[in-house]
Amino acid sequence: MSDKVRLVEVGPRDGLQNEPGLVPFAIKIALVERLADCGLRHIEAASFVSPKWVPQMADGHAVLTGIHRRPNVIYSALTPNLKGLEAALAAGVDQVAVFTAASESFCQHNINASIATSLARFAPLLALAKEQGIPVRGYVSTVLDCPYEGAITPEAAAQVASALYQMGCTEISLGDTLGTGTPKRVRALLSAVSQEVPLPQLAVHFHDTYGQALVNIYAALEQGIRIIDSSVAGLGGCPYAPGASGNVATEEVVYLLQGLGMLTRVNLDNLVQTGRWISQQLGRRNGSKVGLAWTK
Ligand SMILES: CC(C)(COP(=O)([O-])OP(=O)([O-])OC[C@H]1O[C@@H](n2cnc3c(N)ncnc32)[C@H](O)[C@@H]1OP(=O)([O-])[O-])[C@@H](O)C(=O)NCCC(=O)NCCSC(=O)C[C@@](C)(O)CC(=O)[O-]
Repeated sequence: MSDKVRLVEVGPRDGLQNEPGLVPFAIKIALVERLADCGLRHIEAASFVSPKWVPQMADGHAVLTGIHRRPNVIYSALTPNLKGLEAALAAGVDQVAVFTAASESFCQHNINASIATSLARFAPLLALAKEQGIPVRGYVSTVLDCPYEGAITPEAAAQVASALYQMGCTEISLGDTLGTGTPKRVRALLSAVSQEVPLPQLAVHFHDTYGQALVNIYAALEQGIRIIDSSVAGLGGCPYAPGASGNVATEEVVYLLQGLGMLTRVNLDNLVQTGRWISQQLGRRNGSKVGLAWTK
């Protein structure tokens, strides 16, 4: 099994979608460019969702078309339906992500649809993406706990992950949306899901609400996971998961992985400066412990 880990930087999307105010697109573009300068090779840069639902992401076209694109970076976006994919394609996206949930109630609150309806909406999207040669990532939210239903079984999460994989998603990201998970439950989840989706196609997406994200990532690494989602400065939260804090900070994940010899090419010093810069731009406390402690 490979020792190398692939990071998916979700700060410009998952991070900024939850800011109370509208972040100017020039700042979003600068953030994406700075993250690419740090050596990050997959950046989720935008979302093509309804602006009535998430006004913070209404400028996806301006962001994606404004970036000075690097050939070795994947710029991706969230697309809940065919309309979203068409808009993302018009903006020149490299990859898209569909998103559903392991819990019916969260799915309803997040995308106004049942899990089955969400999957049905993805079918024409996946067909068009295939025709256009665009890979589609599938997110499963609330794989451990739901804010409305409580604990979710590993089997329920595995069933939704399996459906997305069978439909043609090239990679499935498992979202601990509330950040309540602990390693024992993460192991049980991954054991169940990896029976349905091959491990190299699985990513983990931890929020750090209870301070468990890094230890959960370590447990996932031990189980063979090699794709990790993270967000610079720990930006984020989810508008439909009350109380959820940001994603695990990319600085923390890079520090851990470099310590383990599993990631080399990201410049941590640049990343720390980028995390400090965006925290200052947003007028919020830096959510990265590494970002606060770094003195080099
Ligand atoms: C899915 C919908 C659109 C259904 O929303 P709906 O209201 O049921 O949709 P609709 O089809 O009835 O359309 C309503 C209006 O939205 C428009 N519309 C419809 N689709 C689009 C589109 N793609 N782009 C722009 N506009 C769109 C559509 O044209 C129409 O406009 P109107 O006629 O009223 O003027 C809505 O619920 C939505 O946009 N939800 C997005 C919620 C969201 O972005 N949540 C955060 C991302 S998920 C997340 O953060 C979790 C994750 C991935 O990080 C993992 C984890 O941590 O768990």
